[in-house]
Amino acid sequence: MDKAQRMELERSAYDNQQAMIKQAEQFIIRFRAKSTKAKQVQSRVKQLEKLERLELSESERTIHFSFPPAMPSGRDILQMDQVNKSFDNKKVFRDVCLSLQRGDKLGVVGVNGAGKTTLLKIMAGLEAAEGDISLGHNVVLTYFGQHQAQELYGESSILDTVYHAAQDMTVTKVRSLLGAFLFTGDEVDKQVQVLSGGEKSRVALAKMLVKPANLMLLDEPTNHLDITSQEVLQEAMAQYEGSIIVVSHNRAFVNSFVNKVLEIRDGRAILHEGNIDDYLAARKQLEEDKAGQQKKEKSQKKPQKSAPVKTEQDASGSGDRKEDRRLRAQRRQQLNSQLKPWKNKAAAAEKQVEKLEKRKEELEVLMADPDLYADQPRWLKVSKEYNEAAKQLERQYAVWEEAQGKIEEVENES
Ligand SMILES: Nc1ncnc2c1ncn2[C@@H]1O[C@H](COP(=O)(O)OP(=O)(O)OP(=O)(O)O)[C@@H](O)[C@H]1O
Repeated sequence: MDKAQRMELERSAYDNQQAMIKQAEQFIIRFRAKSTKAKQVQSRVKQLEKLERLELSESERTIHFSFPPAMPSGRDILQMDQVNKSFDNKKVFRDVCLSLQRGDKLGVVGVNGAGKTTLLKIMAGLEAAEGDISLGHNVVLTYFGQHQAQELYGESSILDTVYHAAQDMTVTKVRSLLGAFLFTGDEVDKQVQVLSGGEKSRVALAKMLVKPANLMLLDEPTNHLDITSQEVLQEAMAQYEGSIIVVSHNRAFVNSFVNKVLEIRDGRAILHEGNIDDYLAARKQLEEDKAGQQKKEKSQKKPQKSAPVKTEQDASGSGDRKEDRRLRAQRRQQLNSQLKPWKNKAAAAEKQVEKLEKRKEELEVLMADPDLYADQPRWLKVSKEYNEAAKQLERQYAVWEEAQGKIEEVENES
């Protein structure tokens, strides 16, 4: 039996005992005053006294949560083409194009009011927009937004609400998840309608997480979670095999699991490879390059304080040619320094693509061998490596394409 199974068993035994204790206590309270039940009440009091109470060890008390498995989607999960959105006459964004693949975990960033929530709702089909938006084959989507809390049924208990949303989860597992979201013991029996706004929001999040899905859209999921619950969610997100699109101001949370960042800025959406740290470093670099460029341009425009006195030769035009040559060389240098990081990036991606394609081919040969299929553990190992290589290959292609696009952009501007 592995550790996870043992933990599940121990927790299940603990939960069963807790339920039995609760029943006995309720019986005692209810019939304490009834002489006809005195014998049964006494026997339960004794039973509770004699009971060897199970304890959860520290590690068992640490809550882990993993998502219920969902069938895998096709390779492409979401495609957006020239999507525009306006409210009344106010444009929120325009020409949003985005293509996400299975396993992508995307963080959406932007200043307040940039349109992050609106974009997520459009992706979830909850908000209309102009343009083409399509989900890939077999994509099963779930969405969590702040208004979900208002849609809970008030008369249901917390446990019932989440348990009914789950398809194949045991009560023990649901309780464990609720524990991760700060509802322990009897609290899970509270009716939803008596809960605070933050508590309702946590129930809505738990309800969403137990539904089997392969694409999760989450809008500010950590808003009402304490640090431990955030960590539980963060770990589960990192291990989740499906795709995630998340809007969150919580940088540490998002940074730990995203592999792409979509920045909404001035009505445009720009895709960056990597996590939030990578995105911020790239932006810093871009801003520094831009500032350096502006400084240079400014200094070129300024008349030279100690302009050399023109000689006859200068007047004949050869001095202007010299200056022209100097400026051209300077411009070339600027261009090269702008192009260099992108050229390096493209070259590195090309190398990776070559390596990954070779490995993928080797694995394909291996996988075509019927002997391998007969050896299930090896087959699983090889097919996992194959999927991973294919995923990485897609990423490297995207990096290469982005870098090539930038190179062309810079060259066309010059
Ligand atoms: N239903 C609506 N009617 C009119 N304007 C709206 C509507 N919903 C959003 N907006 C406007 O669209 C813009 C984008 O809002 P959105 O909530 O998507 O931004 P956000 O990036 O999620 O902001 P925050 O980070 O503050 O949550 C804002 O100017 C907002 O006022």
